[in-house]
Amino acid sequence: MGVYLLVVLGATAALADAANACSSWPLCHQTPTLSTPTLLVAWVHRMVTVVVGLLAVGTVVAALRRDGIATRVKATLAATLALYPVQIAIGAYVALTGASAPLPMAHLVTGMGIFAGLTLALAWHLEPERAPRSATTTAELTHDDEPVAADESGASEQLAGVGPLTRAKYIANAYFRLMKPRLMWLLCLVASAGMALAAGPALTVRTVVLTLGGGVLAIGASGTFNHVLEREKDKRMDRTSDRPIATHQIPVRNAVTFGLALAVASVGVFLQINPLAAALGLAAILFYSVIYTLVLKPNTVQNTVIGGAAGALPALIGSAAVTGRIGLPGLALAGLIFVWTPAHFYNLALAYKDDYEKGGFPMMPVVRGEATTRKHILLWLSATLLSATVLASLTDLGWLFATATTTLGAVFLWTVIKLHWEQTESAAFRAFHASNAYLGAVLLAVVVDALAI
Ligand code: HEM
Ligand SMILES: CC(C)=CCC/C(C)=C/CC/C(C)=C/COP(=O)(O)OP(=O)(O)O
Repeated sequence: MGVYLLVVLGATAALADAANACSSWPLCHQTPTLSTPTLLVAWVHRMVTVVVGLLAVGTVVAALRRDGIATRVKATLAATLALYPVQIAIGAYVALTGASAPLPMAHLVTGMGIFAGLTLALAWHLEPERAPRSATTTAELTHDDEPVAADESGASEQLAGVGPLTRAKYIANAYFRLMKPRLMWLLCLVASAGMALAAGPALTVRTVVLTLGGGVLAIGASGTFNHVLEREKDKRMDRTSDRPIATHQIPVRNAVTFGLALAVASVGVFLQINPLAAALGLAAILFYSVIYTLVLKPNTVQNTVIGGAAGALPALIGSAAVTGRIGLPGLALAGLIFVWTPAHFYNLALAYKDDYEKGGFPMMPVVRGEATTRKHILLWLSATLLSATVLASLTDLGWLFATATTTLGAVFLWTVIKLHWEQTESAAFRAFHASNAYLGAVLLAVVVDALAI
């Protein structure tokens, strides 16, 4: 995380053109103060370089001297450490000569390479960790916090003898659950970040309302079709066996009509913005409902990686809603969500491994095992953190974004390392919630940074 902080500080320094503010080396020509923020960023970047460099040397020396460390881990650490003086030399050259591209880009890429090397070595080192370090309790399988549903008899039996108002509320709640409301806040935040990056302070209330309204309807349609298409498998899994269609609370025909109505309404709302937003919204509904739910999820272990495109689409919708085209910031944001998705979902796949096996889904832990899944979570997390710096570098995001991605990134990384040590369901749930906290904080920082700073 020290190296990651350096990469983020470096990206911030580059965006703030700190090289001009501190063109002497190794120290700056004047002492930085809070009233010289650019000079301060350059100065802090250099001080952190020294501290992190010492930590990196200590880490590699400890690894090379310790028994039981795999050769590939030692080799990767040594090669990564060898890059460190090269990185310092490039940085010094840029600072002293004010060199323009491609050297600053080489400096950013080398920094990312050092981070990637360290996290790869970490993933390989943690992978063989067989016995859990602490026998913490295996967690509860937290079901959806949704009301206990009716049994096979469906709504009619359950509602026998209750008043019309209670009946209406019960059925309305069942339809609401079809829309997968618990996912909406983060998916809407993705679309909001896409809009904010594209428009900045010029963002209009109309665009926000129409985009989020259309998005909520699209997610509702997707969730409804997902419930319809998975109703038989939902019955076989503990986590989903209480869902409205699996328990016959809502007839399939009614759910299909509901989903179609939501889909039509969604496209109608998006068309009030522009055709591209409507096309992307329809594509998202079709991709998630058909490609992911019907084709990918039941058939391939890569269902989550490829399916991640579903969640990335709201970023493109937000960008397209503002500019009428898909811009580079929107694509970079979509890329961030894409690589974040496996680091998000694989934790649940671990926690619900037996459940998914019962459902017959080829999820990563079922097909490749838990250790491989944990390794993939760490590697996708590393890719997520690097994607966040790519996004910052392409969109001149500032200190708020830098703070969010480094602090919540550190928390997320720590929960994933604890998951390797503990190997329990509660550790998996903790990492899952950390994934949502990380993305939520980073997206909120993007919105605030783009609109208000
Ligand atoms: C292929 C992609 C994805 C898969 C397979 C996946 C899987 C899941 C599953 C199985 C749940 C638990 C749902 C439940 O038990 O009710 C869940 C919850 C959630 N997902 Fe994902 N997800 C994916 C992508 C996304 C994306 C792109 C986002 C948002 C950007 C997202 C945000 C959430 C949120 C906010 C929750 C609810 C967390 C909570 O209950 O506190 N997911 N996800
Ligand atoms: C704008 C728009 C329509 C975007 C679509 C994006 C979208 C709905 C992403 C959610 C992805 C998700 C939660 C998949 C879980 O489905 P699952 O079937 O694996 O989860 P389950 O097992 O809980 O049903």
